Amino acid sequence: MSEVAKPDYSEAKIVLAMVGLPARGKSYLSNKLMRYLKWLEYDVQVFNVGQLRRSRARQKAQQSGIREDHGSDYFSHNNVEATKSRDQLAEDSLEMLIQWLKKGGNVGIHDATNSTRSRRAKIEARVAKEKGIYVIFLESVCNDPAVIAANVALKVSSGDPDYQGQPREQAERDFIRRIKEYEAVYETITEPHLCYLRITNVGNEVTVSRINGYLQSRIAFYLMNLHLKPRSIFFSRHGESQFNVDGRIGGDSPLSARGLQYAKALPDLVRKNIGDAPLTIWTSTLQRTIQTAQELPYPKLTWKSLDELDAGVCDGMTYEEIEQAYPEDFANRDEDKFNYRYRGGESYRDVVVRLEPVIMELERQENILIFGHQAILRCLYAYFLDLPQADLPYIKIPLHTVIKLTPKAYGCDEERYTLPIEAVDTHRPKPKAPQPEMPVASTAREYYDKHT
Ligand SMILES: O=P(O)(O)OC[C@H]1O[C@@](CO)(OP(=O)(O)O)[C@@H](O)[C@@H]1O
Repeated sequence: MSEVAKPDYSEAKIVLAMVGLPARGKSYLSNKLMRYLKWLEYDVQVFNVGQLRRSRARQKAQQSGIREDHGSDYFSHNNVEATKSRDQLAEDSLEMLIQWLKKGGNVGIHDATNSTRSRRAKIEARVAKEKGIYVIFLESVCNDPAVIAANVALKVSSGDPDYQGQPREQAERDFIRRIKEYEAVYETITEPHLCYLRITNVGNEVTVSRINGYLQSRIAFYLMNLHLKPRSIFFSRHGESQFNVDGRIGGDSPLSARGLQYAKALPDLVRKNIGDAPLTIWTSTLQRTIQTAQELPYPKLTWKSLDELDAGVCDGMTYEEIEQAYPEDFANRDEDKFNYRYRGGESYRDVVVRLEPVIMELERQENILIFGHQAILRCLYAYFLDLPQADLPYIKIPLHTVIKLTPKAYGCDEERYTLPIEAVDTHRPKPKAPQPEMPVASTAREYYDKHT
């Protein structure tokens, strides 16, 4: 089988240290960046200091019955004991991150406020002791009161253990006091020698300083393409194609009669969903997606990168014909569908690589509707839903169904609209691994014990 080697990222060892006041979207950026890099197969982990603080407080309460109060006073820099404890937490979290990198990780995200020059100097000094590990700082500045208020509301209403069981108003007041405690000592990044990015009001302004290295630059470029404007992302496969009806893969066949019906029914569904809001439509260069979009009165863009996974020598064949002609390949594909590359064609891994620029442009868009293909939409869907690579080639993307994703602070809300127009099911589930032979009981006694 033409094995597709996983890229060798072993040299990439980065500490990405967040900087920012509470409620400035640090965790939002940390998780979004982690999702993007994991989709590109980097080994990424977020080390959130707040979570470490809460888990230690939980352990202490379970062991000693003492429940620490992490109200706003705990975050006051005049509270010497609490400051010492918080510094220790940050140090321990960074230590775990560095050990994780040394065991093979690529990007460890140190999700903390790191709000003073002295705290950042400690991080720098610690990382400097490790050969081949680099630190970049990502400061998130937000001066939009509406965004801050939304983040505060999210914090106190998201079931955060810091405020569990507290009346909402009381929790909000406390969290706002906590922010003020940090504002009292906050120092924005001005250290001339630091490698850092500063994002001001995500999507509006990015400052980049001393960012070099391949992965650091990719991280910077990704962050420069983000925005927070509310928008919907719609995915739909083309309408049923003639090849779908015949059970053939690839090709460039036209829509079937039912596929054309689907195309005709779309304007009504889209208008009901998007109203008069602007919408951009993207298709592949294959006629089944272009035909599906033809009734929709919106600006359209055709992407070669959105063309279906290239099945190489198997293009135009049915799965049965492939199994006949290339039995070994057919078995190999089922064994490792993400890495299997068709002879003269592509693997899902290849498709993820060619879709990266599409993802980058997608992040910049507002309302968008993509008419894609089964393999293509699986890859895009996996990015937004942070799905593991092994599941990706088996995600269900049925025909005649519009999938609506609405990005939220942590992930996406999803709705699916299946139109009542029949279509074939092109989904091939992962074949069940042959069940291991049940061990035969070696003695009558064993059999008796097992079956009574
Ligand atoms: O990876 P698998 O499950 O074979 O799915 C990809 C196949 O899905 C198909 C349909 O069988 O995509 P689509 O019709 O959406 O263009 C084929 O063209 C493509 O080869």
